[in-house]
Amino acid sequence: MKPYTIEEHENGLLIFTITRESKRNSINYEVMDGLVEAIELAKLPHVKILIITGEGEKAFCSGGDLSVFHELKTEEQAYTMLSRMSKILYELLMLPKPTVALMNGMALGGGCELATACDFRIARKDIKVGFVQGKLAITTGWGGGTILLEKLPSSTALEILMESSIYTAEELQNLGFIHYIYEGDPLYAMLTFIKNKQMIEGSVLRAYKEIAVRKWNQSNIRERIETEVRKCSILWESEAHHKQVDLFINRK
Ligand SMILES: CC[C@H](C(=O)O)C(=O)SCCNC(=O)CCNC(=O)[C@H](O)C(C)(C)COP(=O)(O)OP(=O)(O)OC[C@H]1O[C@@H](n2cnc3c(N)ncnc32)[C@H](O)[C@@H]1OP(=O)(O)O
Repeated sequence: MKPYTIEEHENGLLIFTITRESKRNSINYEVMDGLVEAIELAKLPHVKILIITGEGEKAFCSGGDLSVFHELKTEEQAYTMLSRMSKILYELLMLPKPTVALMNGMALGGGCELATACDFRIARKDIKVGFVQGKLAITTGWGGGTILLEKLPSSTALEILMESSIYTAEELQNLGFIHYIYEGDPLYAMLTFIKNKQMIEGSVLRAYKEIAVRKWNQSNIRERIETEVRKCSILWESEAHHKQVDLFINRK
């Protein structure tokens, strides 16, 4: 059983869902494979908008799967995993079509990086969201910090990253990270949010997204993401990081 689903809906909608609710939709290597598959499918001509979401109501995505990634001890071991996922988030960011993170529940760590790589973020009213990597004695390592600094004013992005705090959806809407807050049915909320965009020709949506893609490419975003990955890999090897991860793994 794959830990994700990819569903095509009418009007060119493609929905990728992480289906690991029992592990708070944390991202393991199989979920990474699913994201690659979904991004490739989204490139098909008939797909207009790509939605990324999580199963259930507890979590959108709780980040990297600590039960798997805590086995990674060295800089090079960390780099291999971080680099793989950073390339996926880069492809998601650069997809020349609108992408929406439908934040159906809590988003922590890499889950926030996944949401950040999407063009738009819509969130259920009561959820909590936090770039908590700092509390694990690392930085973002999938490119999410670099991309956040593209999408928010530097001081706002640095505050969110350096605080490593957990925010409410409303707080992050006020900071410009979340675009729309909903209550009730997530699919209805998502259809409401994209209603106007869906009526615009796909060629126009693509042309607008390509303006953003060109801007990011001209500012060497791929190289900047690679630098983030390299720096996170170095921090990963620290005793402070392994201690924090072990505290989570052995908490019960
Ligand atoms: C570059 C990205 C970066 C990296 O990969 O290094 C990261 O993303 S690091 C990971 C950052 N994420 C976290 O630190 C979140 C850790 N999880 C939690 O704080 C909580 O689980 C929470 C708040 C998400 C949910 O709390 P709740 O009380 O609702 O549930 P439990 O804590 O009992 O968890 C239920 C179940 O899910 C497993 N779980 C949750 N998060 C993860 C995770 N990130 N990786 C692996 N497994 C996770 C948890 O272990 C429980 O499993 P069980 O087998 O029932 O013990």
